[in-house]
Amino acid sequence: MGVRCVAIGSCGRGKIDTGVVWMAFRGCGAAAAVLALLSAAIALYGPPLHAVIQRAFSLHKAHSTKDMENLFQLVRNIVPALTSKKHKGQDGRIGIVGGCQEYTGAPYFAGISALKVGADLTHVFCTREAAPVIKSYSPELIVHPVLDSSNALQEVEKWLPRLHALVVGPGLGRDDFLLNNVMNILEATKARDIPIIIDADGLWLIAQLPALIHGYQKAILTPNRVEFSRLWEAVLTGPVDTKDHSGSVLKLSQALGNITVVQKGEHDLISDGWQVLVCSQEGSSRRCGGQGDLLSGSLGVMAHWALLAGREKTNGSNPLLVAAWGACTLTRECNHQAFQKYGRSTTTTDMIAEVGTAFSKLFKT
Ligand SMILES: NC(=O)C1=CN([C@@H]2O[C@H](COP(=O)(O)OP(=O)(O)OC[C@H]3O[C@@H](n4cnc5c(N)ncnc54)[C@H](O)[C@@H]3O)[C@@H](O)[C@H]2O)[C@@H](O)CC1
Ligand SMILES: Nc1ncnc2c1ncn2[C@@H]1O[C@H](COP(=O)(O)OP(=O)(O)OP(=O)(O)O)[C@@H](O)[C@H]1O
Ligand SMILES: [Mg+2]
Repeated sequence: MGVRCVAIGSCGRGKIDTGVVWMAFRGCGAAAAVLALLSAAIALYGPPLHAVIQRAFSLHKAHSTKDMENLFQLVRNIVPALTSKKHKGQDGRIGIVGGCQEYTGAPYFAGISALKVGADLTHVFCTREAAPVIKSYSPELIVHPVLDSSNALQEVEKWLPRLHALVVGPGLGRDDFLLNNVMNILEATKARDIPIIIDADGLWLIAQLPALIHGYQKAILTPNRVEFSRLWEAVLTGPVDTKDHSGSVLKLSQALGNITVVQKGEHDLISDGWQVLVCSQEGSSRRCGGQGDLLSGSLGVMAHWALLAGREKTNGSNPLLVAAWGACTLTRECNHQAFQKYGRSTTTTDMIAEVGTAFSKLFKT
């Protein structure tokens, strides 16, 4: 049965809001009628029934043009206006935790992407020896060589009150001492209710200690396929269902306490354990390293914008789902545009140079 459906938004009890629940059924006759009734019931009776139905019928792709246009509009709604009344920092102060001896490119890519998307300030917290290297890539990043010091937590905590979001993991490495410091930083960040995006080696840490992030509603995990499997093995039994990608991402999010999970791949699947959004924006076949860092940095700033805008601006939808869909769409469009110019030689630096035009094309209001 070819049921394709995307639901986005939460539903007030006893009130159907067609603006927040979209369903697209294709080629499934009587079964569609049954599902249509169930959809109406979802709208009437709210999230608990919603969850049950979603578990019973795993969600698939949203392809209708109207669904897509609605999603684009929700992203546009969260983008803050550029006005002369604002002060530096208001549109985003984003922290990146990562950067070690081996990996200096990843935290740079994440940090510069956050700035190019529209953050005002980016702080990179990295190891002592990585810092001069990262600084030399860009004068625009503020770089703190603190992550491998014995007082790393205190050093980062000085800045936490000023940060709007923290991206943890790009180029972090897997040294036990560093990971222990990051564990403490994560606890302190949660205590301040700051949104946290976790990628790369940050996901390695979460796979060792899922309780660190379980149930934290302002967390977004951005695993690639391999990182997804590691997380799955940490919190679920049996192999990942490779025939039901949407069902798998939904289950992983639920097993982690309904935190937002973005599974990157040919199509990006985004779930908070209630809904699954699909991002199929055209990219290219070029898979150079660093694209995930562009995504995590962009998502840092968009998560902040989305939470600031709130559900009012996202038509009742989970703001983090909207932010994640926006960041995935942007990353893929950057890839597409760069590939048009450079083909096989496209690198992440070329993609980052496209952020401005890609953003205007997709989200300019
Ligand atoms: N220039 C840089 O400094 C870069 C550093 N990076 C950092 O490198 C560190 C290790 O990251 P890795 O991504 O290598 O993580 P892992 O060491 O966990 O390796 C994952 C492996 O899975 C492979 N893989 C990814 N997607 C796959 C798929 N769909 N199917 C099959 N295999 C797949 C990758 O090629 C990689 O070899 C992280 O700290 C990361 O941030 C990367 O972000 C790339 C750029
Ligand atoms: N097969 C694919 N086709 C199109 N886009 C893809 C494909 N795989 C990944 N992407 C896109 O590339 C971006 C980064 O995903 P990717 O899987 O490369 O992350 P990653 O492995 O963590 O990258 P990194 O090298 O930065 O660690 C995502 O926005 C995703 O949509
Ligand atoms: Mg990665």
